[in-house]
Amino acid sequence: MSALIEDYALIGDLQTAALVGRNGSVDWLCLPRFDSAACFAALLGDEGHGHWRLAPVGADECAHRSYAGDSLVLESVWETDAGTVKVTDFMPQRDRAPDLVRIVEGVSGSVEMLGVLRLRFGHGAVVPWMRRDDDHHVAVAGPDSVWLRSEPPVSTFGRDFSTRSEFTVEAGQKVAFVLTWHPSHEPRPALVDPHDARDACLADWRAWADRCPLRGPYREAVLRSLLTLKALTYEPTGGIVAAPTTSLPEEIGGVRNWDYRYCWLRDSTLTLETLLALGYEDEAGAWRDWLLRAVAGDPADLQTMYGLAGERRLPESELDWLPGYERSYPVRVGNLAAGQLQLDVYGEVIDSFHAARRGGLGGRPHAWNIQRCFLEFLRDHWREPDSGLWEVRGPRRHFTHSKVMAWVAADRAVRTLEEDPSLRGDLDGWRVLREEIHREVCERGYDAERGTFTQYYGSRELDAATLLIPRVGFLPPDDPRVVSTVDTVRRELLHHGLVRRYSVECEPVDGLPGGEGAFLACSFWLADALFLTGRTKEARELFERLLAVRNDVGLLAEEYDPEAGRQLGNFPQAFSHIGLVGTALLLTGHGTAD
Ligand SMILES: OC[C@H]1O[C@H](O[C@H]2O[C@H](CO)[C@@H](O)[C@H](O)[C@H]2O)[C@H](O)[C@@H](O)[C@@H]1O
Repeated sequence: MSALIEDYALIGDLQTAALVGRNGSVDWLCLPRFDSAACFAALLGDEGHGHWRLAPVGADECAHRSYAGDSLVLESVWETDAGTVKVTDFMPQRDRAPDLVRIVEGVSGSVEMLGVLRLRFGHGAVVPWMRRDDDHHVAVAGPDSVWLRSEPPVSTFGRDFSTRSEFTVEAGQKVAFVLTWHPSHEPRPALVDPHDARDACLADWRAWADRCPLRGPYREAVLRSLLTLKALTYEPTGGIVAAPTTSLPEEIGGVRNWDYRYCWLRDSTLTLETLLALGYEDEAGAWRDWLLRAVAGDPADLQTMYGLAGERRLPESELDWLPGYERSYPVRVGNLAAGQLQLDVYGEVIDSFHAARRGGLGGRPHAWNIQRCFLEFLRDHWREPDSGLWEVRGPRRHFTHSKVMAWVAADRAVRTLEEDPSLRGDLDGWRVLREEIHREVCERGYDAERGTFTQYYGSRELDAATLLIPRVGFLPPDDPRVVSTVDTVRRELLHHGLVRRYSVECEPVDGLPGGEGAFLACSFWLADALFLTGRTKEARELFERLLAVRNDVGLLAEEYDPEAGRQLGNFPQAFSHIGLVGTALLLTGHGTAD
C-alpha cells in the first residue's frame, strides 16, 4: 500500500524536487531536472522502483514534522522507546550538481537507525552498478551517476540490490548523508559541507520569505503556498512547472493520470500574477522573459505548455513497468494536451502582460508585438471550437470560459492602448472585437431558462470556470446573471462542501472514463465569487474549509475526495496554491477583481 498523497512533504533546489514520506522514505525524485527521469519512483510503484528510507529501526512513521520556519528544510522528529531523533531533509540551492542532504541528529537516548537506498534510474527501471570509491558509494548506469557518503562514515554495505546504512545515534550526535548526482562521464563535483549547506539553505529561504508583505491571520498559509510556487520554479530559465509529479491519479484506480512536470502558460501566468501581487518582481520578470522566448514565432503555433527551457516536443507515452499509484494505470510521461487549441491561453498571457505593466515591471519592446500578433490571431480564430482550460480529450466545443478569456485578451489589449497611446495597434478594431465576443457569450453562453452561464454553447452542463466571470471583469459581480450563475454552480457542483469543475456523471465532456474528486482551484474560485457577490461570511467559511484540506505541512494536490478525506492528483499543484493565495488576498483586502 502506497503512502497517502498527503503523507508527503516537498523539498527542492529550484531545479528539481523530491517527495519525502512521513515514514522517512524519499519516494519521488527526478534528476537533474523536474522533467528528467526519476531515480526514485516508488511513488508510482513500490520500493523496487527506487526510494531512500532513513528511519529508526522498526519505526513506521515520524511523530511529527514541519518545515524549519519559512523554508523548504524539512524536520521530522521520531520518538522511539530508546530515544528521540530528528532527521533534517533538504536540497541545497544549486550552483553545482544536485545534492540531497539528510542529517540525523540524536535528541535523547540512543537510537538505532537504518538507511535503505535503492537507486533505480530511468523512472524506476534501471538498476545501477555500485562500487566504493574514496569513502563514497557510487552508483552508475548510462548517463547517471550518484555518489553517497556520510559524515562521519557509518557502516554502509550492499544487500539485495540496495545500499544499507546501519548506525546508532546518541543524544547530541549528528550523522549527515549527502547524495550527489552528476553526469557519469564527468568527474565527481566538489563536496558540499552538509551543515554549512543547511545554514545557507535556511538563510536563503528565510530571506525570500521575509519579502512577503502580507500580515494577519492567513500569512502562514499564504507563505507556504508562495514557497511552494517558488519551489516549482526552474531557476535557470524562469519556467514554472504545474507540479513536480506525473500520474498521481485524479481517481484512485482510474486512468486520469497526467504528467504535470511542464510549464503551462495558464498556470504559470497565474503564478506570475500572484507573485507580482506580493512584490516578487524578480520571479515575475524571469517568468515574463521565459514566456517571451517560449512563445516566439507564429501565434498559430502557440502551445498550451512547454518544457522547462521552452521545449516544444512533449510526446506522451506510457511507462508500462510502473504499476501506478495504488494501481492507477497508466503512468504517463509527456503530455498530449500540449498541442491542443485552448483559446483561453491567449487571454491569460495578455492579461499577465497587462498585470506586469500595471505592477511596474519594466516593459520589453517585443512584448507588445507578441500581444498584437496574438490579438490578430484571435480576431480570426475566436469563433472556433477548442479543448478548453480543462483540456478535454473529447470533441472540441465552444467553451464559454474560452470565449470569456478571448474577451479578456481584447479587453486588456484595448486598455493597454488607451493607457499608452505611444503603442501601435488597431484600437477601434479591437474594441469592435471585444464587443462582438461579449455579445455572443451573453447570447450563446448563458441559459436564461436556468439562469446560468453554461459549460459550452447550447449545453445545459455547468462549468466552475464560469465563476471567474466577475473576477476577470467580464461582468460586474452584482450582475443578476453572475449572481444566479454562482448560485447554480454552488447548488449543482458542490460536492460535500467543495466544488467539482464540471459534472462527470452523465456523458462526460472530457471524453474520459471514470470520475474525479472536487477540484481545489475551483473551490477557491467559488470562495472568490461568493466574496465578490457580497457573501463574505460564506466565502470565509469555504476558505477555512479549504485550509483544513492542506496536509500537515501546508500542501495541496490538485483535487480532494471529500468522502474518503484524501488528496488526489499531482502534488503539490501550483493551480491549487495560486487559488489559495488569491482568495486570501481578496479576503484580507489586498486583492481586487479586474
Ligand atoms: O483532466 C484532463 C487534463 O488534465 C490535465 O490538465 C489539468 O492540469 C493542468 C495543469 O495544472 C491545468 O492547466 C488544466 O486546466 C487541468 O485541466 C492534463 O495535463 C491534461 O493532459 C488532461 O487532458
